[in-house]
Amino acid sequence: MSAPRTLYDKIFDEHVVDRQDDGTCLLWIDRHLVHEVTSPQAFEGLRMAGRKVRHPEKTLAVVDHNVPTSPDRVNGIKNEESRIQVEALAKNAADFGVEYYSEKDRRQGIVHIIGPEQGFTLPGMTIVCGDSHTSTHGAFGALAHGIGTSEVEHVLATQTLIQNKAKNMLVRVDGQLPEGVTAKDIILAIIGEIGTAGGTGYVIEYAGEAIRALSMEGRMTICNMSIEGGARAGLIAPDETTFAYVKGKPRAPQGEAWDMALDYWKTLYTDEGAHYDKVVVLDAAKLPPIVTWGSSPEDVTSVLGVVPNPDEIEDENKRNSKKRALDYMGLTAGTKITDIKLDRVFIGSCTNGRIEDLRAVAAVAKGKKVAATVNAMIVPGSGLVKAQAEAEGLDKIFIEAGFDWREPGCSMCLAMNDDRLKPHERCASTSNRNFEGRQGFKGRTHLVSPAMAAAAAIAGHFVDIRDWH
Ligand SMILES: CC(C)[C@H](C(=O)O)[C@@H](O)C(=O)O
Ligand code: SF4
Repeated sequence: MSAPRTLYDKIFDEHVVDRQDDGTCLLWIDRHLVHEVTSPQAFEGLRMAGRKVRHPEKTLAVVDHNVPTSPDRVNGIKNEESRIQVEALAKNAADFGVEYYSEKDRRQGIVHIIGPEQGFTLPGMTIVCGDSHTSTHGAFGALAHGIGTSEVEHVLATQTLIQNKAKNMLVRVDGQLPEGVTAKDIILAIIGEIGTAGGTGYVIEYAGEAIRALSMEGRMTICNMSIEGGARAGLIAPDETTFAYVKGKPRAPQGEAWDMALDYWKTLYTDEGAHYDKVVVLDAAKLPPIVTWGSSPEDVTSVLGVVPNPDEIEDENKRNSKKRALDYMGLTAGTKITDIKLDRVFIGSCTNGRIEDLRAVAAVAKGKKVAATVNAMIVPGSGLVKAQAEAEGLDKIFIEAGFDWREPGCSMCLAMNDDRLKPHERCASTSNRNFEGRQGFKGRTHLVSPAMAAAAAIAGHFVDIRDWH
């Protein structure tokens, strides 16, 4: 009998092409997603070396970061820098024979949303993209992580990647989530617990009753933010929920190939007795809706909490950095979270821009009005999410409530397109990063779940979604 292995060990072993004595491995890559920001030099490198893309059929390109989200984008992108990046990807994809979803394609959307939608993302695969939130795809029981631009070139040219094995971490979330508390609150609580460096050197496997109970959308939200916890990747063993989601997707296996794939996918779990280098356990039943107060995703508190007092922190460096965060955020220690007023609300991103997220927003917003003091936008994660939302009539609920209903893209998750905060504007955001300037120069970001963001838009300040009616 071979030694018990974790899910990560299994997928890694299955993809090793070569292993050096020092442990450096060459890994086979099953899927490569490409977006406009991190790919131009990689394609240029191939061009200069006279190389081809080794496996164009395992590569899929899409524009997301730079695309405007206003409907007139079909008439051309006005911002020159954005237009150049978008045109470069279109040309590179055409020149190298890679399938490409332009801003005019209804399948276009955020790279981490379109992969799963197309069945391009499948269990057991190694998946890479020049983007840190590639960890999202781990929700399918895939080994998925971000790579740098030189690695993008390497994968384009060879369909392999040089990798060292990471350590194994288990994050087990026991029990059941209370009403109103979501996957986003779980992952924010985990990052609050382990810190933004807590996962450094690890691949995290999420398990436990609360994780098993999540939909694929919820699992993607969790795996998405593994990177904010410092981990190389995050993954969840595939199960009936996973298989049901994947079945029938455009690129998923069919017929006999499906049956064979399913047999393999059912072997993708951590063996009894396998070793984890670190274990973290959380009780879902005790989790409140969470709001970040600072400029790091680990700066979390309950919606019923107050802005913490940095003077109480012993470590001097940490104390100073949290003081600076409060200053940047324009907040005073002791302020109740529910007293914090918002100027903007952003609902979208690869963390929370999927159909289930939009349904949660609609449930909160139905028959209500966005506060007069708030500018709130909803950006579907993809054209297919947008079409589904419109088929369900969610767009009408949003528009009647006073939300701005946009075209798909990364949008105000990061200020690389026209959607951005003005200096000192305060935003409740369903995205994953609240760094200084992330959503615009001097903009102030509070990370929350979609339902919490929707309720804040309507109330004009944070409210406890558990009291919403
Ligand atoms: C632009 C891209 C390289 C970047 C990433 O890697 O994550 C972006 O997607 C982000 O979320 O900050
Ligand atoms: S939505 Fe945000 S986090 Fe996701 S890929 Fe785009 S910029 Fe990065």
